[in-house]
Amino acid sequence: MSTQALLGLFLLISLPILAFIVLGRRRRAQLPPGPPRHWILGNLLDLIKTDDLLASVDKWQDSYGDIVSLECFGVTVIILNTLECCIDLLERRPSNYSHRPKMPFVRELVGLDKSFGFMDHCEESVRGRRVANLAFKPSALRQYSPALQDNVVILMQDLVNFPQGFEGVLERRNIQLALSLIFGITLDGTNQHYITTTMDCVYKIAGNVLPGSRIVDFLPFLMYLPSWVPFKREAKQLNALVNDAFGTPFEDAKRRMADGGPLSSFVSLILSSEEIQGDINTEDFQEMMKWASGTMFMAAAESTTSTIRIFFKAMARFPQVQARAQEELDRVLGNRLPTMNDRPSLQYLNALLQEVIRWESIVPSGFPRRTDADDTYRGMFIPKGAVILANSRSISRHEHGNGSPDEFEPGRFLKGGGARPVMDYVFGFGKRACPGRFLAEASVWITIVSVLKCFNIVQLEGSGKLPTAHRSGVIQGTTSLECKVIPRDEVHRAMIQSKAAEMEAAQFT
Ligand code: HEM
Repeated sequence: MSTQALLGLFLLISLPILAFIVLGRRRRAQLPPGPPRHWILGNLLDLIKTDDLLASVDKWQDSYGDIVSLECFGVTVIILNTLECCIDLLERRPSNYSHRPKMPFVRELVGLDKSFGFMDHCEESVRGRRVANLAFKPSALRQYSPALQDNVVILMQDLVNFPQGFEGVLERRNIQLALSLIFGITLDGTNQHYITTTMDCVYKIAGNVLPGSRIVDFLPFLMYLPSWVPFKREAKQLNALVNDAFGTPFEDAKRRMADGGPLSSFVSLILSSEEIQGDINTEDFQEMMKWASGTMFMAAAESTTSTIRIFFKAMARFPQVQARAQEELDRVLGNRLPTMNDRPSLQYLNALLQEVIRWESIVPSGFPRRTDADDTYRGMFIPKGAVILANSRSISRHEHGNGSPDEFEPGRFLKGGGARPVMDYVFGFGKRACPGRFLAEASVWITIVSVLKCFNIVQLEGSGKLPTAHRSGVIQGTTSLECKVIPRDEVHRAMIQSKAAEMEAAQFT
């Protein structure tokens, strides 16, 4: 081979490699700053420490600022730490920032790409959101008020009767509420399995959504490994659980409707809605409804329970806040239980709800998004396919923390302030913002005002000195509450009993 041919061959091979290295370096130099990357693993080791992720995210924000980037096997993860960045990108550039990450583990192997919460922004996900909004927009919520109020009376009756097991009581009542609002199903001796299946499913899904939870999310070709590989076996089991947890209650709801059951649930409302034209009985529509109702149910069951648990924890630690809230309740309500109509008259309680939502965010890093095309923002490069996390925890600490973010202080919301209300960012942004927001607000509100009216929440002796255990994953929460719940006095205990008796009598008239 001549020298010229050899030189030609050398250039042919080396130029693309050189271009790849140079462009890769330049691209990396233009990415938002972030922690140092290992030359092969990138930030894999940072990302898989999901238990410490919150602490790490705080450190990265201090060191690198409003936007932080990490990389792993060619996938870029961008963390947006301020409200301004989230609004600029997630709301003002919706066509590029409204997709969900590819997440091959949960979307393809487990099969959650049938759930509109996991789909990209497309006709099918918009269809799911449309039915959800139809049933849970603010003007539709009034119809659920009686169910929300009745549910909290039974919760309080259970708290009086089973004070020791109050954490289990909370979980059970919230699942019951979600089951009845979404499917019109009441828990009885025959269907207790809904409780275990639902929570098992929610926790397993939540633990597999953040980047770093599964290597296959960075290296999608691993999906094609044989079925005996452990993560594929796990995905198969989770797929069976998901099909059961999303599908069974929908079939149950339809059976109950056919038998003349109550017609006030999400499923019955949509299946009998005049606004949904024509195709209700098609297989395609039924399949869409099965997944849409399952999605709303799963999201509702865990999120409200976690939020109410935060409320209990805060009340036990901050008895002065509890006393002030009870003073307002007694002054405004006298000797009666609250109803949804009392919302406008209970200013301090409304502030307390906002503080519960701000103090400990249950979705601290948002639900991940994905970019659809290369983009630039503040001179930095955001590549196509980047996974985007909205650091809602940091935003609520900085926007409304007023220098004391760890204090539970509802009074901060009586003064106003913050670029936008806390409720307008904790539930996400733009086209993918939470469709259950108004239901969540109403349900948590009636629970906290009713419980505070009738009970004292008291910290167990010797507790509260150590940081409480946390569940990691996309939905986070305190795993042990270390408090007890005691009726305030005989008058309040009697109020609960007489309301419960009234409800029972109404069932038979
Ligand atoms: C305090 C309780 C709740 C909080 C803090 C919360 C928060 C969130 C957040 C941050 C997102 C991601 C939004 C985004 O990508 O920008 C979300 C999505 C979602 N939430 Fe909630 N949520 C709560 C309760 C609920 C309830 C009660 C339901 C159902 C009744 C629900 C249903 C959903 C669904 C279906 C999505 C996915 C929406 C989509 O992908 O288009 N959530 N929620």
